Amino acid sequence: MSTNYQRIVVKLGTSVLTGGSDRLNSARMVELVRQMAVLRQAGTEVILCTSGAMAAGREHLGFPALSDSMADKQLLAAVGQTQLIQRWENLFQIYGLHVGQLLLTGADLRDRERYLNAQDTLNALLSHGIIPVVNENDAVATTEIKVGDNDNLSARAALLGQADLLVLLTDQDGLFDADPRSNPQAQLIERVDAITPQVLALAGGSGTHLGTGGMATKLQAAQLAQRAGIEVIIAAGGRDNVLLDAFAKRSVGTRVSAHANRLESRKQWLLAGPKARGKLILDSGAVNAISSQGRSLLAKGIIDCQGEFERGALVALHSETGELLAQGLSRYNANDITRIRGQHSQAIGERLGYDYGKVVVHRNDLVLQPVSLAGEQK
Ligand SMILES: Nc1ncnc2c1ncn2[C@@H]1O[C@H](COP(=O)(O)OP(=O)(O)O)[C@@H](O)[C@H]1O
Ligand SMILES: N[C@@H](CCC(=O)OP(=O)(O)O)C(=O)O
Repeated sequence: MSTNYQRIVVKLGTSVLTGGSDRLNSARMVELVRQMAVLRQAGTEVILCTSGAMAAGREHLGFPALSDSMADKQLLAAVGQTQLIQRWENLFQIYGLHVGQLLLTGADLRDRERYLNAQDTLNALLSHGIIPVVNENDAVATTEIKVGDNDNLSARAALLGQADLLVLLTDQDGLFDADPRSNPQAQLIERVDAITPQVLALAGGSGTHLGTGGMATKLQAAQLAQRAGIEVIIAAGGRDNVLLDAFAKRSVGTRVSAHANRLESRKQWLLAGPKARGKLILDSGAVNAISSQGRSLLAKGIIDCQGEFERGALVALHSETGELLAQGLSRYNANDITRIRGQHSQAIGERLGYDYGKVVVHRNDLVLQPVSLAGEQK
């Protein structure tokens, strides 16, 4: 089995782990562990992103009558996560492997220092042959700090771990041209190269009560991974040898091709969605230079600078009509930009009495926004 995948992330949705029932399905889990162990023994590093904490909590507590509130979901996840991680440890032990648990929130991934810490832990686990098992830290994650769904979390884990392949396993064979749950005639799409608004529009919501996001979040995850140069496969977790087939590039599910150029690691962190400290409003020339020509942002194209920020801060670049175009690291602080906006690069030194170079946001420090789901809030 020789392919060029060195490191893969396997995401298992609640739908896969329960096999559509209201309990974790041990037979299903052991079969997937067997396949991950085969890959591990062949030298591939495997990161598991597992859902199912809430389902496990509900099962462990004997299906209590709880509300849909955040607090009750957090209760289920807090109880269930211990059950879930024990299950994974016991199953991987059959193959002489240990697991290490990484519970993350969106806030951990947006903060540069915490991101690098999590990356170190991930690498340390992998270098000792331990399987990192990642889930959202649901018990403490409020709406503001959450990633929110494990599809997006797994794509972020793939960026964090600089993986080559992300396999999203679910209860359908892949992406269909309509939700197969309500359209039995729907056709499987075997390959996606560009995740256009038309492709995003095919995706519907979750099929299970405890799952989150459905196909829409899988496509968001695929889009993020694709932009970072990571291939994605969306396939059915219950299909025989699904992981081994995906790994060996045999035809399975929907394969989303990776963009050719892998982003360097700082840009990968920018894709994790850190919070911008300020906002720059660009004129149409700058919008074009950034969005279509892959150029750096010059002071000349900046109409307005909003917010207080230091040199090196992350800023959001917007068009005059308010569209978010990109995020990038600013080489000048907010006061400086207010003084040099609209000016030619040669005038920067004159205006400020010093200069840090002619660009305000260098193209190497900038990532463009992807196309978004219809109606999604930015
Ligand atoms: N175009 C589509 N193709 C395939 N599945 C879709 C599509 N649109 C919506 N879905 C739904 O997405 C569900 C899988 O997402 P979800 O329930 O969140 O599973 P998981 O727990 O694996 O993340 C499927 O059961 C299906 O009903
Ligand atoms: N973190 C949650 C799962 C969230 C989630 O995205 O679920 P799913 O759509 O089944 O992958 C849990 O462990 O229950």
